Amino acid sequence: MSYAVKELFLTLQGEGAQTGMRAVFLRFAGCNLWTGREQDRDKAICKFCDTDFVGTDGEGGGKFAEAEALADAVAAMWGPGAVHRLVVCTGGEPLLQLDAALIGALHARGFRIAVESNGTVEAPDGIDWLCISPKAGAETVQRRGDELKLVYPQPDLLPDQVADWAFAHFFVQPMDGPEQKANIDAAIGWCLANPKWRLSLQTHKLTGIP
Ligand SMILES: C[S@@+](CC[C@H](N)C(=O)[O-])C[C@H]1O[C@@H](n2cnc3c(N)ncnc32)[C@H](O)[C@@H]1O
Ligand SMILES: Nc1nc2[nH]cc(C(=O)O)c2c(=O)[nH]1
Ligand code: SF4
Ligand SMILES: [Mg+2]
Repeated sequence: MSYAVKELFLTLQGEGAQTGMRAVFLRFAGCNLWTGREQDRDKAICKFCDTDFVGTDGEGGGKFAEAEALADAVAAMWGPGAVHRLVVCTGGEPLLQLDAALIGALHARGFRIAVESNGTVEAPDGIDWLCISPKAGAETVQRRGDELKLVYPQPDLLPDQVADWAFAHFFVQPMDGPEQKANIDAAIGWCLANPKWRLSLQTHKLTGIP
């Protein structure tokens, strides 16, 4: 199978329980909940996306014919150092493309594999850290993992609807956009009233790193 990659970059994980960790971000092209074109946003299932995942024209992006070649590009982006290797597979929707061959090739190069997924596709075996971010209007089939990260607020998907799913950590992440300030306040209010839930801020946006 070949892989369409929007971009590949080195940064710090900005969100969730692994915030602050050095990681190679592998952003796959394409998503099943939005075309990625602005003119389609209003009719998309997922309308609040903050990411350009269209095409393969970003830094380090491209079409990779083989898992080995893509894993080599991830390892080159990490650079020297055999320990603490972390790759975050995101997109777009990474589970449309991440397969056993790529999981094996990344593990063979010493990477711990984290995934950011919308949960509409069942996760393959071998993922080391699975973050699911469910979306109102889309059926979440993957209801277990390491962290659930609910973009907040989504009026048609309340935290209580997902709070009994099988995750180790539960986060609300304020929705970025025109109402960001109000959404941060609302998310703080939710966590103050509901101690099961933690606040995830998009710290890469605060610090200006990718
Ligand atoms: C761009 S998505 C890609 C991965 C996958 N498609 C998903 O939705 O989880 C990466 C993360 O950003 C979150 N996200 C997207 N748009 C956001 C926004 N406007 N505000 C806050 N988080 C957002 C998603 O919910 C997800 O947790
Ligand atoms: N620094 C940084 N952390 C992130 N965590 C999740 C991201 C994503 O877009 O999936 C993201 C991202 O785009 N940048
Ligand atoms: S599911 Fe993820 S990548 Fe797809 S449109 Fe929504 S936030 Fe963006
Ligand atoms: Mg992002």
